[in-house]
Amino acid sequence: MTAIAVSDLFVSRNGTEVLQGVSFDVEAGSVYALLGGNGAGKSTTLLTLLGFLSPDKGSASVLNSDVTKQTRELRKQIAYLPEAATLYPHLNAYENLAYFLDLAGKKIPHVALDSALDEVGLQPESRKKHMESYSKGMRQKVAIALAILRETPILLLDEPTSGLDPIAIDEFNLLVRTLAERGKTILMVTHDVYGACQVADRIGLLRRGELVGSFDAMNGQKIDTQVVHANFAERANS
Ligand SMILES: Nc1ncnc2c1ncn2[C@@H]1O[C@H](COP(=O)(O)OP(=O)(O)OP(=O)(O)O)[C@@H](O)[C@H]1O
Repeated sequence: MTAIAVSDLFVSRNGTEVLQGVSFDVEAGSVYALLGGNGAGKSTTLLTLLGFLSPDKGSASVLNSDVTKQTRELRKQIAYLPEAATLYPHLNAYENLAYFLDLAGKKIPHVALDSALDEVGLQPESRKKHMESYSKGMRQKVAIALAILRETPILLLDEPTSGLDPIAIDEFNLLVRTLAERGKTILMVTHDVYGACQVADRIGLLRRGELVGSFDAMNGQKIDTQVVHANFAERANS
């Protein structure tokens, strides 16, 4: 089943056409990595799926709902992690989770907060500390815990591993795979070819607003990263 469908999408920003006929599908329960250099249009694609930018032409749908009609129902299905997770620095992890879950109309028992934080691997001793003392990796974990607790089937991740150290990247990628195996559909945009190969089922290459290639990453297990890297470099620079 297709969870995210993007078809011949054209999107302009400030009068400049940024996306120029982008088409791709993301299968339910899979990880799709959209790779591309700076300014390729990766974030623009996510912002369009979130309904913040309107297509000039073409269409995009999430769970069969047109993204230009962002109903409350559709918003409930999508968790979005911007590059810098937007949580309150002066609240601790529990307080942040409780606050945002309350906004989402969910009352979740404390024990469930702990099991989500266990699942994402946030150390128990950090959970009562204000998040201003957290590293980026720790903030990402809380943001993913929030998505788990909101039970959104769709996750949109913008450069989720940029600025993380290699161990945190591996941990994050493992978590993304686990979530996909549990049925979540994940679209992540990234510059990180190696990470995309590790985590994605399918990879799309975006260059100056056009999708110039796509690969099956065979569940992130067997793909030859050097081949993708070479392809990416060649196509991104051509
Ligand atoms: N707020 C904005 N207003 C106008 N144009 C913008 C805005 N943000 C981005 N753009 C332009 O849209 C194009 C695509 O930007 P986008 O942020 O989607 O690229 P990206 O692939 O996510 O890049 P990066 O990897 O640098 O984040 C760029 O040419 C950029 O200058």
